[in-house]
Amino acid sequence: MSNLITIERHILEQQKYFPEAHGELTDLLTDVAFAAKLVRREVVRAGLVDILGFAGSTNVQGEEVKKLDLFANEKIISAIGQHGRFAVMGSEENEGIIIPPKNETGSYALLFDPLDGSSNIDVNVSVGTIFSIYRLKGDDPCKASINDCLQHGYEQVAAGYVIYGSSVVMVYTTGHGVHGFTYDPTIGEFLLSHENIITPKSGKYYSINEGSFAQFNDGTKKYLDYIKEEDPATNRPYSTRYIGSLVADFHRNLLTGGVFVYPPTTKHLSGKLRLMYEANPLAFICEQAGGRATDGRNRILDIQPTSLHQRTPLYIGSEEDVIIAEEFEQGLR
Ligand SMILES: O=P(O)(O)OC[C@H]1O[C@](O)(COP(=O)(O)O)[C@@H](O)[C@@H]1O
Ligand SMILES: [Mg+2]
Ligand SMILES: [Mg+2]
Repeated sequence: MSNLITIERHILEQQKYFPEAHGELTDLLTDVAFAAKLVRREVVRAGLVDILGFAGSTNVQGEEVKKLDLFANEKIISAIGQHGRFAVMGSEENEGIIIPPKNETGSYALLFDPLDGSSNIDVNVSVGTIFSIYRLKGDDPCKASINDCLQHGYEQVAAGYVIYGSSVVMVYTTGHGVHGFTYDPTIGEFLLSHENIITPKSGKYYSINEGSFAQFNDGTKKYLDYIKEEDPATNRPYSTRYIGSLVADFHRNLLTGGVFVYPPTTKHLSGKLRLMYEANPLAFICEQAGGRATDGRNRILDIQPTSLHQRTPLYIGSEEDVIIAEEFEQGLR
């Protein structure tokens, strides 16, 4: 595998799978990679520029917004919206849909979490950006609406994420495998570093915020007892790993094997994470890599969306590990 394949070149080669797209999907993904470079530029020098701390406002989720959340949001909307390829967008940081400046030519909808892992921004722990792309339902971009955003996850034409960590990595899928690219700042390019990622059928890590133990239901509590029991035959006990940035916890488990669980809690009865720009894109990637993603019962990609910011429980990662966690959630174990 040559390390000299840029993400733009790789995306171009994926075009063979989309003869009807006339290269537009290529341009879209290239726009996303460009926006990621702009966000990365601020993230890597966050302590030196006035981008740490709270912005003094709350978002539609009722969360206090960080300056970097707003910066990333603004950069993605302007860097991508200016090209007129998206007719409509949905962001974690905007209550309603966004109609980009030149949407009249767009044939796609973009949903995104501009900055994932906001609680880790100020303390130099990995954060990320997550995105999901759909083809418009109708032919007239000027009539693009929320309906073009609220499509089943299995309708995604592309999805991906960027991690801003010790290195900056962008991972994406168009439904033809999962591929990772590492940013080389000496040449300003994302270069192929992880081709055709396949996640192990089971792993050795479990990721869950045990600080919320008192809010968990019996199924989740029993699962935690099970995963910590001593039994070498089933690779137990698993080691706990919880960064608190979904994109980073997911990426680790994708490469090494393991399971991430954000269950329903008494505080978040339908889970905390958002279906449209967190669960759906990661579920598409996870399944493409041979993993599994459910809400404890249903396949994430089959969930019928009803609102832009709806939440869902999330059980995602290595297939066998996710199935075990589900069985406890369903009271089958
Ligand atoms: O602190 P908690 O309840 O474990 O929640 C952590 C989760 O919340 C998130 O930070 C939510 O995402 P945002 O940072 O984009 O709002 C996830 O990245 C992470 O997995
Ligand atoms: Mg997030
Ligand atoms: Mg976010």
